[in-house]
Amino acid sequence: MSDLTEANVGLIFGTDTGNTEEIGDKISTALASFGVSVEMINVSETSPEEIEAFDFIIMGIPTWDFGGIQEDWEEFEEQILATQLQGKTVALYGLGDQRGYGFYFLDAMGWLNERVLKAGARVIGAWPTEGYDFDESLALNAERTHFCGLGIDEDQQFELTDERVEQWVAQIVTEFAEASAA
Ligand SMILES: Cc1cc2nc3c(=O)[nH]c(=O)nc-3n(C[C@H](O)[C@H](O)[C@H](O)COP(=O)(O)O)c2cc1C
Repeated sequence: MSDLTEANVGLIFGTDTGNTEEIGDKISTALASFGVSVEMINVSETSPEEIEAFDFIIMGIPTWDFGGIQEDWEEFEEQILATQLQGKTVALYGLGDQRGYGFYFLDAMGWLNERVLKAGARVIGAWPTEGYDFDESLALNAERTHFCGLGIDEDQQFELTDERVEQWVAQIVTEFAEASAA
């Protein structure tokens, strides 16, 4: 499976106020322009078996309440750890507010990254921190140059969202092909 157009692609999201679903729609639309169709599923309505049936899985999560995990994802923690993700490629996106919660920016995406790695996934789609202004984040790599997935801030930088989504989707299409060829 080297080409996303032939892959079974799922997008699993959790949301409290709808933003993460809306960004999931934008990601799906952008992927459609590459000929990739995506099945979008709310995490509150899925299971490990359903996730395991996908070749490529995109997961979206917002951070709530000072570094807290969106509640449907938090309830799904045991299941995500029990999902057989060996040989699967995963890409993450997170929503947060870098000014309102600058010491906890996108923390929940970092939480999810740790768990999908534990479940055996290969994670692609790391995204540069350039252009964001925050103090701390659990979604950073050791060098603090990249987030573990796409960071979206609908509260402070909504005007950058469409461009970020477009660039990131092009990036994950390429990285999926590279990861599959490796
Ligand atoms: C009470 C409250 C707490 C929040 N806590 C955080 C936080 O700790 N870190 C962060 O990056 N964003 C935080 N946010 C911002 C949300 O993640 C952001 O608004 C996101 O777009 C919500 O996504 P959703 O509509 O999918 O639930 C918080 C927002 C509110 C209103």
